[in-house]
Amino acid sequence: MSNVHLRKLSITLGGKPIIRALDLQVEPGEFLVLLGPSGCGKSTLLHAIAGLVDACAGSVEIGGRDLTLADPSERGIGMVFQSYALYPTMTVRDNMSFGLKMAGTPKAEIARRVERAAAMLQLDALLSRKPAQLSGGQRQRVAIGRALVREADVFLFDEPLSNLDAKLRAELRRELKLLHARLGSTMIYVTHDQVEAMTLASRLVVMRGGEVQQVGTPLEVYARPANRFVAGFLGAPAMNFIDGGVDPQQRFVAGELALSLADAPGPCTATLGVRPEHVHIEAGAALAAEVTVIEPMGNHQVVWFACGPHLLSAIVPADAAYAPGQAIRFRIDAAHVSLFDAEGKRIQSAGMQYASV
Ligand SMILES: Nc1ncnc2c1ncn2[C@@H]1O[C@H](COP(=O)(O)OP(=O)(O)OP(=O)(O)O)[C@@H](O)[C@H]1O
Repeated sequence: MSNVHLRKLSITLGGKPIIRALDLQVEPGEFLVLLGPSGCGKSTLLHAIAGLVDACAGSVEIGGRDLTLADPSERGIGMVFQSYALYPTMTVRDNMSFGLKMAGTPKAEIARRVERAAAMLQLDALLSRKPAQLSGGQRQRVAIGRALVREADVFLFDEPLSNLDAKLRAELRRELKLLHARLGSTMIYVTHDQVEAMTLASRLVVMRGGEVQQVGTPLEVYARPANRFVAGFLGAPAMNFIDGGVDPQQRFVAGELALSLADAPGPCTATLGVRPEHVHIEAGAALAAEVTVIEPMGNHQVVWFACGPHLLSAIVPADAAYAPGQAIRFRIDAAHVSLFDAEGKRIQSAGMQYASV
């Protein structure tokens, strides 16, 4: 187990700054997930940790050693990429052994490591097959196995599941979680899939434009997003946003819509953010609206409705009966809202959250 410490790391590619003075501390044994939209620099950051791209400023420390200028082979890392890139003419065993053979590892040691990794990944029965005789999920397991046999202190994963269908992705996701629990190694995992990020991460790093937007446990980041970008990026359906302001009576007001908050900041322009699970459709509630669209999801439904100019969503039970055009009443759970300022930054007030009164 090793820690990874990035200090003021900057990376420029083709004359374009991709990562800007990024600081990040990854604790030993942690499963850290880098999440962000396409092009935000996640892979570049991972490649810099692996030594596949050069830093133009700052440093990369692994296990307490400054390895900013070290070769990839000297960094003690195992890496799994999105495309499995297995050697098609080699068996699974040979694919998994190849790197160790090239590094001059003794035969008996290679056999021990391959068997251990194969057992962990349920590949024992497939060791003499060729890649063409494997399913996509099995191939990706071999690719993971190839990294595991290195018995590295730090594993880097670059969207390893994105080529798989949804069912396999969910299965391998659970296997990776178990694997991490068993190995206890430090893992850094890049994805743009928020379900993967939420379910795998011990801590989540949300990136945008080469910069870190927020670092925290998945629940912290979900419940208390640092800004509007993070708030909108995590969660499906997305968080509802309502532009308005806080008045002197500590109410959030947007046209007809008013919500009393206990520990709101002073009067200011603000955007209220509320997740659909904290919007409650109830007879007798204070606010009136009209249903526009209903999306059944099997185990729940998403009801979209218009309240003046605002189009909002709420999660309701699967068996609740609503119809487009129906007049409803709703309330917003003020204990679970976020307020963002004009620049989109979360407005923190005494209790972090804004209890209802
Ligand atoms: N060799 C290169 N030369 C110039 N620009 C590059 C190079 N490699 C990547 N980039 C640019 O760097 C930015 C970040 O790319 P990167 O692959 O790190 O993003 P990402 O967040 O991993 O995205 P994705 O999820 O699409 O892989 C992109 O704008 C990309 O076009």
